[in-house]
Amino acid sequence: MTGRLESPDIALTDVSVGYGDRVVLSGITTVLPGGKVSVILGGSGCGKSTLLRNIIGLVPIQSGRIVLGGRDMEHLSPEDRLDTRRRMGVLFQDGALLGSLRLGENIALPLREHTELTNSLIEEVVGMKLKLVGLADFTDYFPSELSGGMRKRAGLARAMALDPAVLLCDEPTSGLDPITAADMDQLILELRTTFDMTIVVVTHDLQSLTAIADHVVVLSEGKMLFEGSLPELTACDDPFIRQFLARQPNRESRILGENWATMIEKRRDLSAGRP
Ligand SMILES: Nc1ncnc2c1ncn2[C@@H]1O[C@H](COP(=O)(O)OP(=O)(O)OP(=O)(O)O)[C@@H](O)[C@H]1O
Repeated sequence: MTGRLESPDIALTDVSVGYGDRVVLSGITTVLPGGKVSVILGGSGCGKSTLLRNIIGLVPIQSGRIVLGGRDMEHLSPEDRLDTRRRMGVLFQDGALLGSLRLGENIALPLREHTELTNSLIEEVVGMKLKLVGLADFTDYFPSELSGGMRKRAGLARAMALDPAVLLCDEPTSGLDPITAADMDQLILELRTTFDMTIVVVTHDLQSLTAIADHVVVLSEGKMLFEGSLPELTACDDPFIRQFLARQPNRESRILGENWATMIEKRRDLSAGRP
């Protein structure tokens, strides 16, 4: 077995990812630090989920190297590949729960597939994982009987089933109301703090970014535009990053007849009761 997987760094060196001949991202070189939350940020369709799928190993990278805790993902023995895969928990955008199974059975699936635990132990672990995400009372519910936020938390419980060293989350707060989204952010931070996991979150939720990011990677136009800390991101003067963080549209409206930034400033004043 090569490389330890305790809070592993994920090192990407000159990585290109895409589909068939089509390159979606190229020249990605960064280290997603172990035991920290890295946020991958970028506009819709820039390749965030694609990069995540490549880090997980669901799709092979086109070129470059991904090294996780000292293990080169392209050159693993079948045994190490399976072991590495087991140590990565993934929260997919929609929670990816099986609709025909109750929540408890959904969480039990990876345990049945990858461990030799007895049924009673599996039940115990499932109970612990559901408690971790605040769903202890919902073991017998079907996914369709849960709200979107609950389904995301259930997806997180399933991602945590095998006590992963790495947790990868694809847009964990998308479609959630602000309070439920904050709950999810808090849960991610609690998991990092409690289990010292390496966490990678793909998002374009700016509030979530501020709440959880230790390390930020910004993707744009097929490249990595930025990597660094949150204060470094905030201080960055790249025009795309400034526009992204300020949430400004691409064009000025001729119909509204007012500059976007001025209009937003006025609306802020209005909502704050300023004349
Ligand atoms: N399975 C696939 N086969 C071929 N092309 C794909 C596939 N999945 C995604 N793409 C393409 O790859 C590009 C990047 O998509 P991706 O889903 O990674 O972007 P994203 O940044 O996660 O977008 P969003 O924020 O909207 O979810 C898009 O042009 C998309 O059409």
